[in-house]
Amino acid sequence: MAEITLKGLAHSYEKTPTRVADYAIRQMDHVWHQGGAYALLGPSGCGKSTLLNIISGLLEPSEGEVLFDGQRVNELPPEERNIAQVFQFPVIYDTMTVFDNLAFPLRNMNTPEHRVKPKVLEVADILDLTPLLKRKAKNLTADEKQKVSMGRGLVRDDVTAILFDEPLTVIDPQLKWKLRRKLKEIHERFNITMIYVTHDQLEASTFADKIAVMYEGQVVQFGTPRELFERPTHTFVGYFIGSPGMNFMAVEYQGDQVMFGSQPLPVSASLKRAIASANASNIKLGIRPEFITISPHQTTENIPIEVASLQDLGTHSLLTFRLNGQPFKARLPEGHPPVGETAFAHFDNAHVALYIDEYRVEAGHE
Ligand SMILES: Nc1ncnc2c1ncn2[C@@H]1O[C@H](COP(=O)(O)OP(=O)(O)OP(=O)(O)O)[C@@H](O)[C@H]1O
Repeated sequence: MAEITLKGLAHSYEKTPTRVADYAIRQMDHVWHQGGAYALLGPSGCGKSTLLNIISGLLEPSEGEVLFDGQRVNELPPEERNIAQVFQFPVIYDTMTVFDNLAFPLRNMNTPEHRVKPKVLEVADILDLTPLLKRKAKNLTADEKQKVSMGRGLVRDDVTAILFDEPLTVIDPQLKWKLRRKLKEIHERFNITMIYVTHDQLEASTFADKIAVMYEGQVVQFGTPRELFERPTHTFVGYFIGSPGMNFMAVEYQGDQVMFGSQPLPVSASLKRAIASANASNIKLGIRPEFITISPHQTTENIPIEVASLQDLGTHSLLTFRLNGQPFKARLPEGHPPVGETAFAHFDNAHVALYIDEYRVEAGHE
């Protein structure tokens, strides 16, 4: 069993880091609970692999602690951490058979041969590798090889967590969903903590119960896929999650109005109060494309927009428009009437979120 705690963790690849930007991982505290199916999601370079390598012990953090069930493991080498890591590219021995590859971690720990065979057969069965057991690994396809890599993590009874670093990168798109489902099955069957690194939100939300979104070396939100969509706590999460992401407007309070450039916005009274009393210059409003409605008629609740393009996506259309010179996206339901040159946008106030210095602030709705 392992609950993995990261305490005051930070890492810099520089010998003498001086600026925040010198850190691949910026000061963070985080807990991965025992048995969870987690994803670590973020863009290239945000620090995902660095964080995984710190957890598995391939990399020693420059600051802070890694605790397994409350015990500091910073000094423990990877082989003593009971953690398996599956990389982008399969790590297997090409000249060995699939059986011997799967048996390798057990034999390496001097497990008696009568216990090796049943375990290998069990894991091969779960991963649909039984018909391939006698084949040399070099003759396998990329997805079969990656399944063998995963199997090598699963055969060990002492493994309490498996870390997957973009494991489906080399897999054909049509096989990806199959392997993802397999991983989910394995998670349900074994009581293992799984952390799955990806930059693909679909992969993250189909695999994980909870997703940690990383941005510039920090976990900016840890939540269910639904929470990330409905209540992004950081502007980056709003922008990164969703297809397309959230629209943002930099606003200011001027003469009893909330202004987006020269455009007054008809926001709720509570939002107006929150903006009026915010002691900050970086104030943004966020709204998802799903909560913007478009009308050909002006009311007191909507604002004039400049229509740029309309894209038919089958189940819905995506309208691109400009407001105050900035592009916005609105998702229009199937069967929406055509949008003419004169159009007005209504932002559903219940779904307009306030961000101060990039973090969400609750303003209430009235
Ligand atoms: N060995 C290294 N030496 C120096 N800098 C490194 C090293 N490995 C990573 N970095 C830097 O640390 C930062 C985080 O990189 P990391 O590989 O952890 O990100 P990532 O989110 O996994 O990206 P990707 O998805 O592209 O692998 C990046 O700025 C990267 O250039």
